[in-house]
Amino acid sequence: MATYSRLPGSVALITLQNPPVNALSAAVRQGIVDTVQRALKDPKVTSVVICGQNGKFCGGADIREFAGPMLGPPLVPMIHAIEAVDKPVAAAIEGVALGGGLELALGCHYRIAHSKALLGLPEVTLGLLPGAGGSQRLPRLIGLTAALDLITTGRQHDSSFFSSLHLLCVCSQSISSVCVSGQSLDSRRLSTLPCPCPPDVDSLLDKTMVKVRQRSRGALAPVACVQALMAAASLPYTQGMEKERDLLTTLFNSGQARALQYAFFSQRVVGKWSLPSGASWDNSAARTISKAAVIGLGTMGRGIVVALALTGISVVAVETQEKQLAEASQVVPAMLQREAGRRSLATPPGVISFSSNLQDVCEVELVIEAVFEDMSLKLQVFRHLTSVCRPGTLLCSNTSGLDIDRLAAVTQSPGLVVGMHFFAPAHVMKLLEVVYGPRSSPEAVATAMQLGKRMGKVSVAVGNCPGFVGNRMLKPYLEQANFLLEEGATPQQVDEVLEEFGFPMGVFRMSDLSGLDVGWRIRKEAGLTGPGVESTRTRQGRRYSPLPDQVCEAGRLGQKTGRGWYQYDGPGGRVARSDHWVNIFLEAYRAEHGLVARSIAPEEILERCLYALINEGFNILQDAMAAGPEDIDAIYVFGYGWPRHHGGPMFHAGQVGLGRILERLQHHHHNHPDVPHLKPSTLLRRLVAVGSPPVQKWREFINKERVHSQL
Ligand SMILES: C[C@H](O)[C@H](C)C(=O)SCCNC(=O)CCNC(=O)[C@H](O)C(C)(C)COP(=O)([O-])OP(=O)([O-])OC[C@H]1O[C@@H](n2cnc3c(N)ncnc32)[C@H](O)[C@@H]1OP(=O)([O-])[O-]
Repeated sequence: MATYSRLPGSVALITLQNPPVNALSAAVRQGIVDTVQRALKDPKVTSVVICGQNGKFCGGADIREFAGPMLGPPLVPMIHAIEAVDKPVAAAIEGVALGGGLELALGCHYRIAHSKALLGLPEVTLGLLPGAGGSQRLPRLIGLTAALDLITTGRQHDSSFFSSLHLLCVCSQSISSVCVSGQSLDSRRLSTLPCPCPPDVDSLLDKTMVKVRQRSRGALAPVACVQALMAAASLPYTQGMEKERDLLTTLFNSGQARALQYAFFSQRVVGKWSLPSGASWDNSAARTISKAAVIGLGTMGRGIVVALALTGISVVAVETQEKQLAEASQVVPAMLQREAGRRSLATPPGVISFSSNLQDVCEVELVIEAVFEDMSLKLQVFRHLTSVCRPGTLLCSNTSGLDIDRLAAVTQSPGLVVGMHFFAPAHVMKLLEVVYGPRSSPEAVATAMQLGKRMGKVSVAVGNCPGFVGNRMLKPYLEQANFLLEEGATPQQVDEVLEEFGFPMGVFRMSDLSGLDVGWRIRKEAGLTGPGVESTRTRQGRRYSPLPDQVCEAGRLGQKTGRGWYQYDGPGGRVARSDHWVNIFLEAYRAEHGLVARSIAPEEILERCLYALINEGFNILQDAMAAGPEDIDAIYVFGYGWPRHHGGPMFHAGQVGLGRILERLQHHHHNHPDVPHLKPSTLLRRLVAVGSPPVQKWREFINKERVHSQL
């Protein structure tokens, strides 16, 4: 809704009220229409100020209304009416003015903003474009070039940035009253202004379109944003608005917009975590950490130290190898300074102290172990930590898939042990898997989840199973890719199909980047390969491809050695080029095992990789290792490069159709009966049997099934 009040003098104040972000719901829009009318009719009112309740102007259109019919007064005519009034209207912006909120402000004649306000047109991140005149008014105010960057990226900036573009005036104290000058309003009505364009406008638009298409990897909205701005540059305002409306209508009904809006909400759903034990975000007290330690200063440990310090936490960084310690004590401060410079930090970074002595962690409140991925070494560290640290200290491991419960078992307080699985680079990647074992206390989980959020991460609570959630699903995905090579595909073919789908990197390029020895070590630890293991294509009762093992045995570990599935310009090279050696190697391998290469269609490549991954996601939900599909989807969007405009693996399964997924898995499992990962999950079957409910209903269905199965 919107309230109406009078400020001293002849100023009417309209306050948007729709907590928490004053989104422009139907009730708010109706409130604006009514209160603007009231101000116009009041002869004592000579100017109007619009502000938002609770120090937030407006977070945009109410995304929750997108799923249903549009009720209440539409935004476009409402903003036009405000712009047309003959009394000056000012937007007084605090907190945020985003999307439709900024478009509302652009319809006002004046804009004044608090210095810390955040503004932008992020619609493109929701699969849309500024659909309330923003694509036509913004370029008329700040020029086409600046508008192109802001609208195609959805980037948000503080008010000083927009002040430099003459979009608003900035004030530092709270905006309690705003007075506006008595100048003519004609020049303040943005829709009546021409759109300032550079002399080479056509070339600018063409280059932007090429860049946007390359960067967006199949996303529709960025392209539509450029098209809307092309209209602003070349058409009168009214026709430009028609173009904006048509483009928005197309986007609104696209699966990509639904996927992106689902991703927006699922990122927030995961913060409302719950465990099978009944512990949850709203009944578990988190401890605020001010002093932490990181054990092990390899690549991951260094990133974790920086991520912690950026929150203002002081960190004891411990490394027993002198050379590694010396290198880290040089590199980490520089990483911190660079990262702190990139962000406008709310608090100064925490102090980092370096040490080779584990005794120096005796005063900290939380320790994150980040030593080499070897269980015996980790157990040794945890045994040492539990004897050195104060009682009540949380002991966390950055392991990417080893058994958290085994680590907890060697400590005096197993309830204070959780996994904090970061993703490289740890100070940049947004995903954090917080792994709870059956003995992990609600406080330990709550503290780790909150610490992740303080580090700017998307924390997802996951159960303690091999590979947790992300890497457990990655296993069948990688396995299918290797089987496809055995059957006739090349690494390039598989990667091209996955990159066409929208992944930034196909599976083989990604393996070369992360290092082929990472998976090799895990397979050795699992007894699947290594000295003394028979080199057959069936191991532990299932089909197994020794291809990646043999590539490693040839010394080809990926970018780090300059050779892997591709070749690079030397060790550390980044540009992947196909390598004739791989083709010869595959041909020899197939000949050795009597395999006849066949041409494999892109559809089969995509289905076998994605559906095997999705199927494991259903098994994870069935095993209660993730609380809902949103948790899995957030993990894959924020940690594994799943294209956000496809929502996440589980959302995508719903879009493809669960019946279709089931049928294709049955087909591929029939053709490959020795691949258990292709056997359709029982949960998938059950969901299809009850009519394939939408992904938003799966959590409720799973919980009901679990209750019934326990009765
Ligand atoms: C016509 C026009 O052209 C087009 C078509 C549009 O306008 S499309 C819409 C364009 N606007 C956006 O893209 C802005 C999206 N929101 C944000 O970026 C952030 O929310 C925030 C504003 C910077 C605040 O961040 P926060 O960290 O302080 O809190 P939060 O946890 O994120 O959010 C707190 C709670 O508010 C909910 N929420 C936030 N923005 C919302 C919105 N626009 N509509 C509905 N709910 C919203 C959110 O789901 C969460 O709910 P719950 O979990 O508590 O139940």
